[in-house]
Amino acid sequence: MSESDRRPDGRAQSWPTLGELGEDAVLAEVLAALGPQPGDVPVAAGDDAAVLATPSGSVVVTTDSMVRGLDWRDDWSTGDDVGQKVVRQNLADVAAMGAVPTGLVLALAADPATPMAWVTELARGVGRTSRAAGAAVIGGDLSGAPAGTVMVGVTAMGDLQGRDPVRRSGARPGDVVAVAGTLGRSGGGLALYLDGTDQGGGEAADELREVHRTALGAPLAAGPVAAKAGASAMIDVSDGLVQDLGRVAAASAVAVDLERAALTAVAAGPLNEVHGPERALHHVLAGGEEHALVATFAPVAVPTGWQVIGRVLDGPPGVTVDARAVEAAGWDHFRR
Ligand SMILES: Nc1ncnc2c1ncn2[C@@H]1O[C@H](COP(=O)(O)OP(=O)(O)OP(=O)(O)O)[C@@H](O)[C@H]1O
Ligand SMILES: Cc1ncc(C[n+]2csc(CCOP(=O)(O)O)c2C)c(N)n1
Ligand SMILES: [Mg+2]
Repeated sequence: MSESDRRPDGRAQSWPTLGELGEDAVLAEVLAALGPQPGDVPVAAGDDAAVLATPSGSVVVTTDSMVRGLDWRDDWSTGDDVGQKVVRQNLADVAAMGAVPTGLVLALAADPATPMAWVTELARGVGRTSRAAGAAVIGGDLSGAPAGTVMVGVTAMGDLQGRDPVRRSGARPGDVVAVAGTLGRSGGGLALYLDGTDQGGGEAADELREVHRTALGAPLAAGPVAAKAGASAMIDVSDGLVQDLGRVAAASAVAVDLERAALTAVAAGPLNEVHGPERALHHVLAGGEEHALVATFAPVAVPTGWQVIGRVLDGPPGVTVDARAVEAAGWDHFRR
């Protein structure tokens, strides 16, 4: 990079911007960066709306958006990181119903001063991550936004392959609670960023920060596996294990008791290494954005790849650890 490519503050030059290119050129660049799309798509991006096949006759639909400054920071995350994360957080909701992802649409509202390079990276992250999951990006929307604002919204679709959906309301006393994927790593990574530990701390810290930036490791294939095994209820962990399991408990009118020893085993590895056992357990219980899957099963039906962490009991809806109340407030977008 030559000196003329640098701004006075020393950061890489950020042109051309979306405003300099104009909407049609931005769209052409986004479509190129998304890359080839998998799956059965009768009408792909480019017309007024897309047409997506519905292999088993019903469509699972979910939407989730990310806002700059609240869901990511440009000094922590690249456009590619945001693209990966917004896809995984949407496909985790599809997986949490027991469905396989089929397609998604991508909405971007951005300040015209946003560098095209950031949006190209975003589209690359979206295209690569959804392609790896077998979902086609079939369309989207481009919009301007006030100075400083960037919002990325995804709506994802999935197919149940003829199975019943796995609801939050199906947990029954006598079931066990099991998790697929890791817990607490995203929260542990966010804690490092918030402490100003943006770099360093070795491989374990790098791993936590990467999980936070990208939701790498969201166990998308485990959703259909759980559904096939007869899971009675399922949710993805977006706001925190205790908070999200509380939603299952409320919807199912049951109590959930988690085993501290099992949660300690879940906290093993980089999370424990970086934060120590006590903070690690806190991140397992309260950390959001991991997009692990948590499901309830008859004790004999827990499939491979799922770790038992507790049980479902008859009782007032709520979540306890070793039969004790826990202080593990998760994320709330509006209450701070
Ligand atoms: N603005 C809204 N209008 C209608 N329904 C909504 C709205 N916001 C959320 N919902 C519905 O409320 C339910 C819970 O949504 P919520 O976003 O808390 O959980 P989620 O879909 O699992 O997402 P995440 O995994 O990101 O937490 C979902 O069924 C969702 O579709
Ligand atoms: C800059 C910055 N500050 C804080 C956070 C933490 N955060 C944002 S949304 C969320 C919960 C899931 O949301 P949703 O339910 O919408 O998927 C969490 C834990 C972040 N990612 N970036
Ligand atoms: Mg969810």
